[in-house]
Amino acid sequence: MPSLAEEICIGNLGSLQTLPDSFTWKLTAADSVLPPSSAVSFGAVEESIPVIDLSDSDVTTLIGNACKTWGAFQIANHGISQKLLDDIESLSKTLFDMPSERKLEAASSDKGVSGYGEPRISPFFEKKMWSEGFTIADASYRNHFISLWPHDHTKYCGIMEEYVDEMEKLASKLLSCILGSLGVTVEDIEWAHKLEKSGSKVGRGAIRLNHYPVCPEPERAMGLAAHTDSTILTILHQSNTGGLQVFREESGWVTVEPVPGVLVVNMGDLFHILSNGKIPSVVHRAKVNHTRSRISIAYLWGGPAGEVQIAPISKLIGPAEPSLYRSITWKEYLQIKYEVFDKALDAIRVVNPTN
Ligand SMILES: C=C1C[C@]23C[C@H]1CC[C@H]2[C@@]12CCC[C@@](C)(C(=O)O1)[C@H]2[C@@H]3C(=O)O
Ligand SMILES: O=C(O)CCC(=O)C(=O)O
Ligand SMILES: [Fe+2]
Repeated sequence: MPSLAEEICIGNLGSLQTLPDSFTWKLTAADSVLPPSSAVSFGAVEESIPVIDLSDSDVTTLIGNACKTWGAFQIANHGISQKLLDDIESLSKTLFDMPSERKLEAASSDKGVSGYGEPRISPFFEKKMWSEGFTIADASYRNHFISLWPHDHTKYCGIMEEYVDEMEKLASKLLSCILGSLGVTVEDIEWAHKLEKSGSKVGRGAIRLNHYPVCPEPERAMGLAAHTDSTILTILHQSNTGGLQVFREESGWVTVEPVPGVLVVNMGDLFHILSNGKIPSVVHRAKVNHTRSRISIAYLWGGPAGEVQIAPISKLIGPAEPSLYRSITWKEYLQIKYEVFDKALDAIRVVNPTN
């Protein structure tokens, strides 16, 4: 008879009645969420990241403040239709509802490329995460979709294409606003200017569909461990079950409660580099739930495709503010990230910055 450990497969976590040892995290007091009152007594003005209306005349200031305070914000009036959000969520549900064997047929052959599997950050943690997911990083997802949905793949590929197109447009709109809050424009970054002129058709992004099944002991489990995204920015759609938490020194872990139709924006490591550390990437994680499963869909935007170098914006550096990071391509950054994980930004930091 196979041992219990051998039977556990991320494809059917939701059916387990007890939390296996390999999924039991040793969480400390610092890992828990403080009640709102103590967050306030620590001096946090807002209890969680703000919801910003993209049509607000003050949008640049609001986004700038949220980025500096939290490294994240939520957006309403973003122009993505509710139908498309519902479609991508139900695509994800249909996929994760399949039997484990079917999902494994679409397993990614290599970590980080398209396909079904554990989060890419898994090897950096001793314990396993209570989640499964599907990554779309290149066109090879189409073959997986054909195997998952022999009859309906055209429909599902169509939804995915539309979602990526809409996310690309939204990402470049957000970039302009965030740059504006730093007093620079898209023209100050050669690659971003080119992207804008081309209608952002040559940018590079990935999608991660995340599923967090119901969990018998959510307090001792972790859906997706603390990390920063290796992106310029990430646009996240979360289903109506909460679980996302962002970390802030002054407040500790803060839950981002889902608001229907609202999207979450996380600033990533590449924007940390672009802004020369002025807007740090946000540490975040996903917790799980005892009674409700949860879906999230992340659009991870890496900015320019190919060999384009990302470097601190020259207008943001000067004699008093030397450039803190060397330039790097997205591909190279991902390689470093998956060697040294949370030390990746340190690894590309200039040792003795001079100007
Ligand atoms: C293009 C990317 C960005 C990746 C790696 C690769 C494909 C999958 C992305 C994610 C998605 C889930 C969280 C994360 C931390 C993970 O484990 O896989 C992300 C990671 C990163 O932002 O570093
Ligand atoms: O599920 C979530 O809320 C977080 C997902 C996430 O951080 C990611 O996909 O990068
Ligand atoms: Fe993330």
